[in-house]
Amino acid sequence: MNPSRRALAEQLQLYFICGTPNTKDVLGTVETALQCGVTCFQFREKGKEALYGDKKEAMARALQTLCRSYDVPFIINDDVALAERIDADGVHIGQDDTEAAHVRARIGPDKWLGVSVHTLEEAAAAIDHADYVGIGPVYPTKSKEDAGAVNGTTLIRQVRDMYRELPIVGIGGILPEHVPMIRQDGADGVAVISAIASAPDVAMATRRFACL
Ligand SMILES: Nc1nc(C(F)(F)F)ncc1COP(=O)(O)OP(=O)(O)O
Ligand SMILES: [Mg+2]
Repeated sequence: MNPSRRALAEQLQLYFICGTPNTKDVLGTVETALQCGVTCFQFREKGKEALYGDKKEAMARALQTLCRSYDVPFIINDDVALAERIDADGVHIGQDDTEAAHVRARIGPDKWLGVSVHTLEEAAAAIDHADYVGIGPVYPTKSKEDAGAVNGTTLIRQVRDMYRELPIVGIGGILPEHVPMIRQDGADGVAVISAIASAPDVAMATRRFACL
């Protein structure tokens, strides 16, 4: 694996995804998660209660400042224009979002681009532009209404077998006890929303993932 891909794969180990709909105190939750071992953060502001416009940008900038102080990459979900405006470290897009080739052209070669894939064909289309792929839902999830079919680690294994060096993140309903198997099946890291954001003790919940 080339050094930059190796470094990126390591950075994906514990990828926390959160927005205001996921927790009452998003800044407090994210700061605690950063203190307790999160290695990458994605601002995913979606749903009925989600912020938009100036409030969304202000929250994004506050979260970006937090991530910078912990030297953790700050990725924005879906909103490429916001990512460009505030010079985020990267963007994550899905199959229903802007085309990966178009996003790559807009953000340039030095920003992170993550792409969600649900089939080998989608993975094949993503690899020319994406720095990493998100594969899931591995387990049933409450964090995304349109998450698609639960697939365990089947596709993670298939994508790993086909693309030995492509950084892969597993996502969807993941708990600490799932992590060893997900990594063994080929993922470089796991993405977590509610197991941390909805935990009564965010520090303990994060540490349970980070110590693995
Ligand atoms: N946000 C995500 N992050 C990841 C990551 F790899 F980062 F873990 N994987 C998958 C998704 C899902 O992305 P998408 O399919 O666009 O749905 P949504 O925009 O509702 O999140
Ligand atoms: Mg999306």
